[in-house]
Amino acid sequence: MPVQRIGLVVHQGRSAAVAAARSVHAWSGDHGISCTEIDVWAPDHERRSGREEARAAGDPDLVVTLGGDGTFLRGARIAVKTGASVLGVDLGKVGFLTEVPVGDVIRALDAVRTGDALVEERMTLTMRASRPPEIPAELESPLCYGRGPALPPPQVRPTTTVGDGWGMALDVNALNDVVVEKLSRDHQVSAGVYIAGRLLAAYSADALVVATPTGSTAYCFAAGGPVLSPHMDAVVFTPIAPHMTFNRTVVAAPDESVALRILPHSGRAAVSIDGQLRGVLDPGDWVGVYRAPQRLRLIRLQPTDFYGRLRDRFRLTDAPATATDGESAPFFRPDSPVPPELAGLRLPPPAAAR
Ligand SMILES: NC(=O)c1ccc[n+]([C@@H]2O[C@H](COP(=O)([O-])OP(=O)(O)OC[C@H]3O[C@@H](n4cnc5c(N)ncnc54)[C@H](O)[C@@H]3O)[C@@H](O)[C@H]2O)c1
Ligand SMILES: Nc1ncnc2c1ncn2[C@@H]1O[C@H](COP(=O)(O)OP(=O)(O)OP(=O)(O)O)[C@@H](O)[C@H]1O
Repeated sequence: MPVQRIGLVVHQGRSAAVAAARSVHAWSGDHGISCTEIDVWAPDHERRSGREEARAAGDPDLVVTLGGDGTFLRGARIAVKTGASVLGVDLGKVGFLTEVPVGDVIRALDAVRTGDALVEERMTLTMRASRPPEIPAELESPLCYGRGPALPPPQVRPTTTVGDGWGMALDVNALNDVVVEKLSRDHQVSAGVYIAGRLLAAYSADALVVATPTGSTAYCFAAGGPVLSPHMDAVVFTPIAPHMTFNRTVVAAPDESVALRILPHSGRAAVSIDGQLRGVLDPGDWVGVYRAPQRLRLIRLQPTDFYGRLRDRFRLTDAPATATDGESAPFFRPDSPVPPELAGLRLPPPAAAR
């Protein structure tokens, strides 16, 4: 994969990330590759849409993130707009999305340059809304407290036709989730939830989450939702603290939309995309969330071991009663050739290659 321009997203609050950024700049200089810092999180820095950010950095073909999952999501927002790949360097607390330990950053850049890295694609979500989202000025600082300045609201796609009843197509891509949550502590969000255009139920809840399989291990997971393999496509709906008996997650097919219409007596609701506040909804407003045509390209040094990562990063513990059985042996991967009827399965590498 040829790399000509790198966009670098750095968690400036972490000294190891700042030091790693110096190494990436030096490596880029050594190879005649431009390297520009993007999505700089400083109070006086102009916050741009993902597309504007990519353009200002000369449309990078590789985005390198140095931080945790939040920093990775900031890079993903920009990369998905130009089809750039993202290399996530793990300098965070959980690091579920980031792939490469900081000690391997130069090896990973070399692998990308020589074409030895793998690219894995992930589904993203996009949305339509009844009107262009806005963040009222008086709400921006309390809502963004501790998270840096807000991003601009999503732009309306230029191809949108107005007044045909299909709402405004927004230029957004969520790798994790779109969250509609109550704005004031004491007033829940009430919304009609429609899946594939049919009313599922009217909810009154703290928040309503529409997630990708990648996002199933984020907010949805904290709300008791299922874990979905990131290799699949699906649209996952999870209510947060719904005041009703039906509180289950619904996993919809990838060609089914999830729409939320804010009911007349609801409190106002904030819309966040991958954890970033992007708009405020009033009663009567609606958003429809569905699979985006754009997919995010992730750089991998080897095929993702998603379930190993789940066990490792979430510190899954085995049942106490199994402790006397010792460490479970690896399954389904002797060194001998794969039987033909298993050839279509995703398998771990042979023991000798691990
Ligand atoms: N109660 C919750 O767990 C909760 C509440 C609000 C938002 N979130 C999630 O936070 C995400 C934004 O992440 P952030 O780091 O900017 O904010 P954050 O720092 O509040 O992150 C919340 C936690 O989720 C982890 N995380 C993020 N994406 C993940 C994923 N796909 N799989 C597993 N873990 C993941 C992060 O490492 C962090 O520990 C949102 O997309 C939303 O899903 C979670
Ligand atoms: N570029 C930055 N400059 C300064 N502070 C930052 C920057 N990025 C993040 N922070 C600070 O770090 C906090 C955590 O940010 P965020 O959750 O996005 O980090 P992260 O990359 O997910 O890493 P972690 O896994 O440690 O949470 C923010 O609330 C903010 O205070």
